[in-house]
Amino acid sequence: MRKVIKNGTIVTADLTYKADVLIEEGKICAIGPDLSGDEVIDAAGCYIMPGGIDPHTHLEMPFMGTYSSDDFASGTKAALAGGTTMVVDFALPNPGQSLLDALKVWDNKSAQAACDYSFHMAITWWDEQVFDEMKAVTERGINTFKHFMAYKGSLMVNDDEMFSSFKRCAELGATPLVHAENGDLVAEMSAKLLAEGNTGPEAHAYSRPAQVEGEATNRAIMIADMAGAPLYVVHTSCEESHEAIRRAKMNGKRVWGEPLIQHLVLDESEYAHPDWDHAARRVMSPPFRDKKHQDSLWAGLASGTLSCVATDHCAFTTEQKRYGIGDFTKIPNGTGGLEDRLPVLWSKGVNTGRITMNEFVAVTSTNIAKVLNCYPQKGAVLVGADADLVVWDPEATKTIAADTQVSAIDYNVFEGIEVKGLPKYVLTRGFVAVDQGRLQAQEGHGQFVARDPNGTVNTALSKWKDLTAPRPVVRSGIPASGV
Ligand SMILES: NC(=O)NCCC(=O)O
Ligand SMILES: [Zn+2]
Ligand SMILES: [Zn+2]
Repeated sequence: MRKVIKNGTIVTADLTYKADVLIEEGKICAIGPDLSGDEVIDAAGCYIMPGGIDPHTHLEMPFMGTYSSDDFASGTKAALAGGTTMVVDFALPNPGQSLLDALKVWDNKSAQAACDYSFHMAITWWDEQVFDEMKAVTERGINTFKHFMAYKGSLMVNDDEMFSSFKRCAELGATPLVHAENGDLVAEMSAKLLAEGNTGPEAHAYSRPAQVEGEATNRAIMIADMAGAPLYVVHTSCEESHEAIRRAKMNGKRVWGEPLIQHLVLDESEYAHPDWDHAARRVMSPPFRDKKHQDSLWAGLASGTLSCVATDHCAFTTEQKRYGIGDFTKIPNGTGGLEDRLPVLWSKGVNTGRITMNEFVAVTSTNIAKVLNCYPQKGAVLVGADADLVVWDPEATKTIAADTQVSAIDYNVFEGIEVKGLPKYVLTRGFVAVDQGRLQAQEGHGQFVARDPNGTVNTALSKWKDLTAPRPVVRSGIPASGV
């Protein structure tokens, strides 16, 4: 059966034009005027855009003595409700655990997914087994490896481990990702704050100032450059980190930065709230910053020095957050946003003139599809692409409220924000998961998206690094290898 989306305006990362979209067997099979099909989706007054891709989620993540509360079923339904049609989650091996065993665990969890998904593999420890298994991981369609420079004593890796892993990424044509915060300094500052009686959620923010993020971002960039690998910096939250990324880009380094919708819109005043629960629900790493940092992130999106907007969706209930009463270091780190990323970014970005509609598509979908090497299967409105599409009604409004959300948790950090611009229809490989604003997602519909290594940027960078690698100077009469 062929579906046709009619009467709408297609908005891509670089074009805006009127055309119909014909869909067959989950793929876009024609784009043009006056197309007909067996089922018509009316997009009059709406924009037809590639579905959102959220490159940073933690669904059912084991973390800080508990598990994040949205699993692949509730999390991907929340994603679809907000116009996101693909999520990329992090497979997390325990220290000493085989990467391939961790992958099996994530394969099992993701069987419930309602939209397509992929994985990044986290490097949480290092030895020869990890080195070897990274190749097998890339053969399974995972070309991105995540490194936590924070969370000392659990997920954190040191510089020498990072350098080894980044070099391996370069060999395999894979891309390293970093959570860039100086974990040693955070641990020391946390202990000092606690000893001085700073036990509340606000101390979480005091323990992780912008300097720890800026320092770690710059360090990771330099290590990646020496290893010959590109670098993707997750949850870039401040000017210090953005500055390091911007400078690196201007110097020709292949680096991408990813602000979160939370950091763009919510600020540090949340941690001063008199209600402990309110403040603790907003504890995440890096913490929310001030308006100056927010302006920097918005400017990065408009100028292209920052590339993708994600959520880092890692949702803990109020009850889970209360593990940290009396000790802020025990508050599970993480916030939600999967359902709200697109409507909030549209409302605070496109409706205000901070970004264009085309930039909106670029930073929510197309750019990351290119970074992850799954473009144009994903992130595109092109013939042959997956029919992961959003029919976006720019006039539709709602007030964000936990009471009406799909996510499994009992609050929403965007509570009370009025959004204008919402998905009217959301298609995941041609299946209509949101119909006139009503969610009818199907658990288990989601499929794993395999992503090959050696994307164009990886290939270009290796070529350049090879060309500019140190070589012996040939001198007449002097043998290269001694006598
Ligand atoms: N961001 C956060 O606070 N929690 C999720 C884990 C991570 O990405 O650091
Ligand atoms: Zn992180
Ligand atoms: Zn994360």
